[in-house]
Amino acid sequence: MDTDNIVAGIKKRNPHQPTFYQAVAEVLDSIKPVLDKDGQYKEHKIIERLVEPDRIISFKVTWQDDDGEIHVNRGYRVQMNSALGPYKGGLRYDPSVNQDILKFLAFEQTFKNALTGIPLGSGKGGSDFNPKGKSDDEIMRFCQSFMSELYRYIGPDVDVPAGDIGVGSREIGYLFGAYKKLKNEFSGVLTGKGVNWGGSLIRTEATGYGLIFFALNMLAEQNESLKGKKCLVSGAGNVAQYAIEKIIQEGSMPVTVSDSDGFIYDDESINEEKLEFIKRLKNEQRGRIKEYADEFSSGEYTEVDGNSDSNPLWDIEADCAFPCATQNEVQEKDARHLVDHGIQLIAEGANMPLTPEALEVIRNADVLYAPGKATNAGGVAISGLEMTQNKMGVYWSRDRVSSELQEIMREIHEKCIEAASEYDLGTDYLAGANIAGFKKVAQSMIAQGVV
Ligand SMILES: NC(=O)C1=CN([C@@H]2O[C@H](COP(=O)(O)OP(=O)(O)OC[C@H]3O[C@@H](n4cnc5c(N)ncnc54)[C@H](OP(=O)(O)O)[C@@H]3O)[C@@H](O)[C@H]2O)C=CC1
Ligand SMILES: O=C(O)CCC(=O)C(=O)O
Repeated sequence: MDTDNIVAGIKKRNPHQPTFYQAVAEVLDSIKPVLDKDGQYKEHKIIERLVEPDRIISFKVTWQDDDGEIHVNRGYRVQMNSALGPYKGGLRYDPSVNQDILKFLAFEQTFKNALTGIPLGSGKGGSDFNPKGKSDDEIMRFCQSFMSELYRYIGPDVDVPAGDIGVGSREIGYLFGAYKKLKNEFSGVLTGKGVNWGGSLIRTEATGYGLIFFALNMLAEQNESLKGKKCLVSGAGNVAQYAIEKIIQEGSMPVTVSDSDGFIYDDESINEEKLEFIKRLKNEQRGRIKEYADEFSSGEYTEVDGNSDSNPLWDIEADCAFPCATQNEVQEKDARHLVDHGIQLIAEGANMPLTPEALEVIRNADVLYAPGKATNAGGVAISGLEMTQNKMGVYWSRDRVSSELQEIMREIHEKCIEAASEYDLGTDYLAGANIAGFKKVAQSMIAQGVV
């Protein structure tokens, strides 16, 4: 199958969406052997159908700040694919949000959700609203206005949003309250809810913990463990915090943490006490990561220029790297630094954190690498279990959800290995994840006819 022609067609039809093309090109490259071997996917126009969202909802969000000034933002929901279940995926609040970013994220979510083994379709949404520096009241008013439009298009059997960058438990609370009031309905319409009002235990921890469970499986495959290894982590939000927590629990050394202004290098390692400080700083005080260096003399702060072609965080010698901030945060130069320093494993907490050039450097080197759609799937998987608990009207114990998460991550790891080995690709986790996810969704689409 001529994938170059397909990408050219996508570009023509969707101008100015480079991040979306990047995500599509990466998947098409991986699944080429599947498309070449089995003509049914071409016959059923599966690629053309997969890259076209079922629908994109775009709406005005008007809100008032604490001084009474009126602001207008744009809200979106990309309902990508419903072959496997209701649309499912997070909401992002960040000034960079646009259709390009949300389509890339929703496209990735299609394959990720398929890998979880839970009946979940794919979607993503959000707004170009900047939550930084806003008061709780401003966040609440924004969330209420956002939901006053979104509520028409979502529902527990239709589309179940959750959090992502800039949308955490506070925002999910305000969004849920607004939906409940508008619909007069208490339902599992969102996940990541508080554990007293329909939330699942372990959902907060799930993405970061799941990432490290996946990495443990990768290392076990090589008869290795994480114990004593020096680990680079980027980000200081939900995914980074719980990746760091699990790394500490595994007896390993997380030595970095970052935000969009810069990073901390703590060569004595981040420990439980320091992590509690990070959680308070980021989740309650909503401060900047440089404050870590004022609190702990072992932490050295480096400011980072977001427009530079490299980030010195990735120029620190370590055994493992877990990028947990955002897309394209690891560039070609960074990848070369990691390889030159002998990095052994890179597992993605963020969605698509490597640029295509960085990915090529890593794939040509002797590095164990796995993509976010496999490694960060623990979050949406536990969201799926939150939906199940809501349907059943029950709460499962911490132990139960925790062991389900470990088992789901083990199974995703196995699916990647099995799919890669079916096409003689060894332990190519990128190919394995894309192939396994693709086949499941594509076969379901074929079974459901031309819809
Ligand atoms: N939450 C979840 O369950 C899941 C999240 N993910 C992915 O993980 C990543 C992190 O999400 P999450 O932890 O939830 O988000 P949070 O908003 O909790 O944290 C994001 C972190 O990344 C930093 N960051 C954001 N944008 C940039 C940037 N342009 N450059 C450098 N740093 C940046 C933020 O710093 P600052 O505060 O300065 O902006 C913050 O430290 C995203 O890619 C998300 O899509 C994937 C699966 C599930
Ligand atoms: O929990 C969810 O529904 C979504 C999580 C998410 O946004 C992601 O996996 O990228």
